[in-house]
Amino acid sequence: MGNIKKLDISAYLVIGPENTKGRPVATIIKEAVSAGFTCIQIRSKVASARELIQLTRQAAEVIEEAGKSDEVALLVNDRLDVVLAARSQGIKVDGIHVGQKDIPVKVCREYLGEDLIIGLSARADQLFDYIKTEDVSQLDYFGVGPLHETPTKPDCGIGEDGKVITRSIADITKVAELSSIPVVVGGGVKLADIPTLAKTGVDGFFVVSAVTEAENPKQAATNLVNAWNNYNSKTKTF
Ligand SMILES: Cc1ncc(COP(=O)(O)OP(=O)(O)O)c(N)n1
Ligand SMILES: Cc1ncsc1CCOP(=O)(O)O
Ligand SMILES: [Mg+2]
Repeated sequence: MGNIKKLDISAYLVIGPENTKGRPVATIIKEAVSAGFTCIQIRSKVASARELIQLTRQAAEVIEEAGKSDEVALLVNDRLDVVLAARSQGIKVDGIHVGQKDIPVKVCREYLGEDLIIGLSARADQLFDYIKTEDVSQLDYFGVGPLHETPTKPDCGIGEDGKVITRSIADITKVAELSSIPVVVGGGVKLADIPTLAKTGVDGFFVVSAVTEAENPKQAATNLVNAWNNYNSKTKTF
């Protein structure tokens, strides 16, 4: 797992410059980490490779300043090239999150080696069969969603018929039971969802707007982490 002692995806922030209402990405990451967020993903569909490397550098710096480099994982969305470039510049980035249409997991693993983290978005359709049968040997966790339709990613959960499939709490509970690797759930997740989500047996929640668009991101992050910790009844170990 590289420098990360144990991957913790219980409170997972996904963030890019298009999500922050003009506020610096690094400031919001700093606030989320100090509130207890355990995993950070740099995700931007508009930033250039150089900008993504710079955002990753700043994120690694604020995690280090908080003294949490060996416990808070820093991942990059989609961009294997950015992960490799950042690492070659000495930036402490811990892995990548890819989806079904991105660079295949096998290729990511070849380039990143055994120790880095690779997360994969689960297929939207035939989710249960997929979770049961997919080869997870190269994977560290599944991202599953959306819990609700979300303007942050309107195409999240689109099935082959073009319709968005949202996930019920019963679906999520079943995914937690079926999966042999950790599961993190996101897509429209807000504070009010956390008590129910925390009891499903999944390993965590991921959010963008609940923190990045909040008037007070630090308070919003604190409330989410506290709610998760108060209601999480998970005892499953991997
Ligand atoms: C933790 C987590 N889960 C799912 C996603 C979605 O990834 P993907 O399906 O590749 O979509 P984009 O984020 O690339 O638009 C994620 N980013 N993080
Ligand atoms: C990146 C991503 N992947 C699946 S849904 C999503 C966006 C979630 O954003 P929000 O938490 O604002 O609904
Ligand atoms: Mg992707």
